Amino acid sequence: MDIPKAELHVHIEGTMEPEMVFELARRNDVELPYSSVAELRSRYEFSDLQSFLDIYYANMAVLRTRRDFRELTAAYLRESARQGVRHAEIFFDPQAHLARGVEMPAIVDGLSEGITEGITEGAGSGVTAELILCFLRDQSAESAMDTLRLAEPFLDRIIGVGLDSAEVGHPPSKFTEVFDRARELGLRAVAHAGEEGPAEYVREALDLLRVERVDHGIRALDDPELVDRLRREQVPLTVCPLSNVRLGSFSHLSQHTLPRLMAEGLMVTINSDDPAYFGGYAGENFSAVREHLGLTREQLRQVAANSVQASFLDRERKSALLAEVDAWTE
Ligand code: HPA
Ligand SMILES: [Zn+2]
Repeated sequence: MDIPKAELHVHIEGTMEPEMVFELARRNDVELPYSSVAELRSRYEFSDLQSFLDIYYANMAVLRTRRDFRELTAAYLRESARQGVRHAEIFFDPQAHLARGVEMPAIVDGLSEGITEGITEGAGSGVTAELILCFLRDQSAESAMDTLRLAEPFLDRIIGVGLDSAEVGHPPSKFTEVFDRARELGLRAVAHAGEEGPAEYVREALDLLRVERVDHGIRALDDPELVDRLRREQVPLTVCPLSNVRLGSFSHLSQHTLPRLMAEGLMVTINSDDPAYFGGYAGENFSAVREHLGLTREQLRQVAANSVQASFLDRERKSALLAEVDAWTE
C-alpha cells in the first residue's frame, strides 16, 4: 500500500534480505552455517523476541565495511519508497558492530552515504531519512555510555537515541543516565517498551528516559491508567503488526490489538521493524492490517498522518507531507 507515510520503527540490520546475507558473506569471506538462501529463510520461524534476536545478531556478522552499510541502507530506502515511505527514521545497533571490530566511522559514514545513494538512485529526491542510535539494553549501562561517547564526533548525522534488544529483565531505568547525557547533547529520545516487557516499562520510558515516542507499546493495554495517560499526552506508539505476530505476541494478525489501541484514542503508527525477517516492509504492513483487521481507508489515512506528526521533521516538511497524505487516492 503506497499511501505516503513516515517509517519511524525500522532496524537497518533487520532490512538485510537473505540474498544480501549471502552476497556479503562471499564478499567478506565470512562462513555461514547455512548452505543456501532457502535454508536460511527456513530458519525464520520465531517463537519469541530472543529466538529472533539470536539469528538477527548472527547474520550481522557479514556486515563489515562502510560499503556494506551503504548498500544495505540504499536498498532499504529504494524498497520502502516503492511502498510509499517518504521519510524514515532508521535505527542502528553500533554495539553489535563494534564488538566485531567494525569502527564507528565505517558504520555512520556507510549509513549516511547509503541514505544519499538511496535517495539519488531510486527512492527519489523527495524522500528523507535520519539515523537513531540504539543502545542494546541487554548490555551494561557503561557500555551504552561508552558507545554514546564514541558517537559524539558524528552527532551531526544522528538525530536521536533509542533502546532495543532483549527487553524482559532490562528495564528503561537501567539507562536513565545515558539518556540524560544524550538529551544534553541535543539528541531526541525514543525507546522500545511494552513489546514483551510489562506496561511498567512504558511508564519508566516516559518518566525516566523522557522519550518522545514509545516503540511497540502494545502491552500498555494491560494498564488502563497508562492508556489514559498515553491518550491525554498523545504519546506516539510505533506499532509493528507483522513483527508482533511473527514474534508470538498475537497468534494471528486478526488477533492484533491495533484496532483497540485506535479505539482508545491513542496516537498509533504502523511500521515494519525488521522487514527482511517478518515478511513485509511498511506498505505491506499497511496492506496486511487493512486485510486482516478491516481498517478503513480513512483510518489508514489517520495512521499515516500520525506517522508524519510523530516524526522528528520540522513543521514545514510535516505540513507538506500531511498535504500529500490528504491528497492520496488509490
Ligand atoms: O523488535 C525488536 N525488539 C527489540 N530489539 C530489536 N532489535 C531488532 N528488532 C527488535
Ligand atoms: Zn524494533
